[in-house]
Amino acid sequence: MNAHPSIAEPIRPAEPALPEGLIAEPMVRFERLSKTYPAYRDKPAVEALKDVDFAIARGAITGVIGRSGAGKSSLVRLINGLEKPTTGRVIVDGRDISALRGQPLRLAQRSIGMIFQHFNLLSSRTAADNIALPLEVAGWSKADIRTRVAELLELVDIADKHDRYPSELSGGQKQRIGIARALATRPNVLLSDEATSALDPQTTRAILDLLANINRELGVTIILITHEMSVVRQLAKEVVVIDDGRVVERGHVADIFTHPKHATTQTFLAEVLGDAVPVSLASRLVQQPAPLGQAVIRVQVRGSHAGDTLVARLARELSVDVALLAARIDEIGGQPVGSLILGVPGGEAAARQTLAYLSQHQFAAERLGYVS
Ligand SMILES: Nc1ncnc2c1ncn2[C@@H]1O[C@H](COP(=O)(O)OP(=O)(O)OP(=O)(O)O)[C@@H](O)[C@H]1O
Repeated sequence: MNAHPSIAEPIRPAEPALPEGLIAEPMVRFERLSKTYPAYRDKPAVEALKDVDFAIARGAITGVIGRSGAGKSSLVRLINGLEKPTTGRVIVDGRDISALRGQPLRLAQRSIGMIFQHFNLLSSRTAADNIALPLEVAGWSKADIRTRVAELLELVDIADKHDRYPSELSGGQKQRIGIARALATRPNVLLSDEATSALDPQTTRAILDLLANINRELGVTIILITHEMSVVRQLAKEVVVIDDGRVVERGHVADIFTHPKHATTQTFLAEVLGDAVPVSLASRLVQQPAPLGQAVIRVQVRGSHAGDTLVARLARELSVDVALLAARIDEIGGQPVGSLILGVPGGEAAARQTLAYLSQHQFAAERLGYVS
């Protein structure tokens, strides 16, 4: 008899509602965590993580975004117990993983799946045998492994690649195998360390869709470590921005990216949205007002008080014939985010009046220059 339930069966039945006032134990909790790599030869000590203190809810998809060197990989290695904190603790599924060693640590690591940028598949093993690896390590019987691998290949939608070697597969297919292998032992947490960074945009979308399905159907908590805003935007509900080892912002993706406070968050947003100024307009911009020309004003649209009626309101309330020269509006977490580029005729006085109006109505705006 198969000792392991099928993936078709509900693996984790919906948790019963908690009595009022009780809060579910988060899946991962960082408590006053810091990590310093000691000085080595001529290299000084590096404080990779500083006073990191936040929690990741059960069943959530959380993006952890930061630039190169921000401390993301260190955070991953602390979650799966490959590194020990210098101070503080990491609690995973109620257990202090930072205090575990030897066999208890290896057992705890089985409930944390990992997927990687470069897939980390064994080239000498077929797709099926790569997926089987963690099950062999965990001591499953051959028959159970066969059944489970077949289920997992179905789950990641590459059942026909059972006997293929990694060299015969595309990047997306390799990552599907990586995902199947990571889920083999039914982890509670899936850590994705830049898992789509080596994939083209279309394959990235397909892999992120697969992760969303896995989260929905299996209830696995997913932590997406990335330097790409587009990944966070597509998949995560919560985001944690880290910069130079510190958490600088965190919250709902829509809130954080409609009102980014920290410069790093603003830069990530700008990478997705661009500056919204078309090349033809940029080439005509000058810094001196031109007679009969227009002042060019960029207005940021952030969140629900969208700029869709703004041009009409400016025209009506200020009696200025405002032109919409360009617009780039995207959607993040269901909220409009982007910029409008307005052309304001009527000289300096009209431009100032428009900027004052925008400021009064809580629109961030700046004058980019003038066009004749
Ligand atoms: N084993 C180590 N020994 C010494 N310093 C380290 C070690 N691992 C990381 N660091 C340093 O810690 C800091 C954070 O590195 P980390 O790899 O965690 O950042 P990251 O955000 O993952 O960056 P990347 O995306 O470039 O991998 C960096 O300054 C890095 O050089």
